Amino acid sequence: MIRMDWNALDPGEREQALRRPVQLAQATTAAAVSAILDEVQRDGDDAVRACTRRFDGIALESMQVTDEEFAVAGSELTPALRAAIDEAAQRIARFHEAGMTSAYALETAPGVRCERILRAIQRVGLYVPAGSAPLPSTALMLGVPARLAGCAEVVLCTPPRRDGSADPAVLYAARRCGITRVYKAGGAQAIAAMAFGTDSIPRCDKLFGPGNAYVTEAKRQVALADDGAAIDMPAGPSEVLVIADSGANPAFVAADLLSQAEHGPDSQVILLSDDDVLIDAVSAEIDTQLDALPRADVARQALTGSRAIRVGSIAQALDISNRYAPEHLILALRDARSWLPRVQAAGSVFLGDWAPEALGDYCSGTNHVLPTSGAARFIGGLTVASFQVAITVQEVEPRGIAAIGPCAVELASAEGLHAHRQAVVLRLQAVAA
Ligand SMILES: NC(=O)c1ccc[n+]([C@@H]2O[C@H](COP(=O)([O-])OP(=O)(O)OC[C@H]3O[C@@H](n4cnc5c(N)ncnc54)[C@H](O)[C@@H]3O)[C@@H](O)[C@H]2O)c1
Ligand SMILES: N[C@H](CO)Cc1c[nH]c[nH+]1
Ligand SMILES: [Zn+2]
Repeated sequence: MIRMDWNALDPGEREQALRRPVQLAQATTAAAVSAILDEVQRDGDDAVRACTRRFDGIALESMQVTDEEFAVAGSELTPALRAAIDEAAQRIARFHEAGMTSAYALETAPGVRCERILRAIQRVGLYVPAGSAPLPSTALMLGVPARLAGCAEVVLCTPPRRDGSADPAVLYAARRCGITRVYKAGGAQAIAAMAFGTDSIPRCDKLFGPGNAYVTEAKRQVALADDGAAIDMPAGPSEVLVIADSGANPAFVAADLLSQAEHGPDSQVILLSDDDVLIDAVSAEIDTQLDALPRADVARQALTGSRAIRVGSIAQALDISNRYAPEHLILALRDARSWLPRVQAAGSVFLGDWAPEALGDYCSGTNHVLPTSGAARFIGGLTVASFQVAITVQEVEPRGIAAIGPCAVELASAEGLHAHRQAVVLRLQAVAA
């Protein structure tokens, strides 16, 4: 990690200190992704298969997972893993169900009833990453809220493994959420296929899920395309920002930083502390723990872009965190809850020493599909509402138009929109007659 002292940096250096690695590489990724999207739009399944050969090194005839593959997948898992997936699914469902918004209706004037009703988005496309490590937990984070929302058609894409199969735990988790249409396709090509449709992969109304820089950029581009699809949020390479005080446990803090660093070389981890001794101890712990990690090479690459920043106070650390808007924020602080009101922008917050971010990743119940790249300033993590559209309804009685019609007439006149005015005036006259 790069060590720095916030109060010794000039404004330009501070901005640089909070830049994400993905932001630095975005221009090259954007061009590569744009070419892939064009290819899939032009050549459909042939292009998806060609990209799978090119980027994943796998030649696939059929991309759709068959019933036999689902059956084999279930039997490949240990009972302990099946039980863990089931347990996590239940807790995720419980938390998400509690947060479901309901329809509502009220009279805004006598005889004027306004309502908001909710409808599930009909066809949704889910992306479950599996480039460097398959993430069955992501299948739950996407599949559980999609099921609670009642989406009629759920399509899921995930990159194939070396032998051309889909990861069995991802398939088990998908089935657990009632998902049966799974395609072995990854990266930008999978996003393009779900956004534009191919002969085998259906076109979806909205796309959900995290992924690497290619997946995230593809989502951004299809959301802007005229005939593309809506997206949930930018949910790219993982980020964690830890604010630790002198009482924090260096081994815990190091493990939390490494748990995001091991996701990918472009993960970003940041430590803010007002205590030099703590920063030294965390750095030493990172070195010790790194050696024992199977994915040490990936974590090491991520750490080259990461920062350990000495701040003047915990209050200053909170200000810096709000400016950065991390995907995950860990407050390894004494009386962590008392700092929560200061948090303005973060995907998910972990309070105290006993809430490692890994619990939120898997099984506390909250969703791990969270905004990255600073998007936490304006959007939250995935919820059931992400899979729904809200439709407003108004029903007006004659006494209702008599009550509020004159207001509309006045505003229509001011805007010079005479047909609008007439639509109300004619009814006011009919009611008065
Ligand atoms: N923000 C969130 O909510 C969240 C949640 C979970 C995971 N993540 C992130 O998701 C990411 C998963 O990344 P991953 O790589 O393991 O899996 P992935 O499935 O996102 O990407 C793998 C695919 O990328 C494509 N690809 C690889 N190299 C390419 C190249 N040079 N050009 C074009 N396409 C290429 C391949 O088609 C491959 O199938 C990680 O960065 C992780 O941190 C984020
Ligand atoms: N930390 C990731 C979100 O950034 C989610 C995840 C899945 N599996 C493990 N972690
Ligand atoms: Zn994680």
